[in-house]
Amino acid sequence: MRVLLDETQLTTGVHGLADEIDRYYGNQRHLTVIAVMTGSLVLFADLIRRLSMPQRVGVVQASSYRGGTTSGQLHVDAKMMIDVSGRDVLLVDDIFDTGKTLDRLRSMMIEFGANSVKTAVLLHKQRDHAVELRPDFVAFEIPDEFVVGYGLDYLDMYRNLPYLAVLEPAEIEATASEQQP
Ligand SMILES: O=P(O)(O)OC[C@H]1O[C@H](OP(=O)(O)OP(=O)(O)O)[C@H](O)[C@@H]1O
Ligand code: HPA
Repeated sequence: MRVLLDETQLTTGVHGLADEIDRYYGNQRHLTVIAVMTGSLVLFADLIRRLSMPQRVGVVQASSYRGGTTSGQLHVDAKMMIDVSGRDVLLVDDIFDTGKTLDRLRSMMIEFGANSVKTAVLLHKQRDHAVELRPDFVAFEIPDEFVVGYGLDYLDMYRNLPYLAVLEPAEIEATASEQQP
């Protein structure tokens, strides 16, 4: 495993991201902040506590990397989500890779009647994206490699790592065989 961003760098990046969002919205405007689960949970907990405005907080589940390192069919479960109708919504996710997840969720928020929708991510992968959307707020640009830690997983492992690391091909293989039921 090769560390890409250590704890100090992540903290600095998240603080910078919060400052940028604060500058955009100010500290008076009410914001509905939605965590894209599961990957954003560590970032989300750190980010919302740094934001200054009054917030309503909710979650939406989106999953498309079941069992692999490449994007597949996207499943969204919005049953647990709070009402976004007429609200200014900020979607928070860990990574923008193909972009399909945030693109779909942004459209859904608009369909649900959101007044405005912005997107914030910790990581923006430098690759060709599958959509025109680009995230509004980004903490880090990263190379096109499969990363884990700070919420990001492979086969639901590694989310608890306090740093962000590149998972080497041999580790991907080893984890896959270890995780066989
Ligand atoms: O830009 P994209 O190519 O759409 O990839 C980004 C999405 O992929 C990951 O979620 P995943 O589907 O792995 O589910 P998880 O959050 O439960 O890990 C990640 O947390 C983002 O939500
Ligand atoms: O690089 C990644 N790592 C973990 N999960 C992901 N989901 C999209 N890209 C990634």
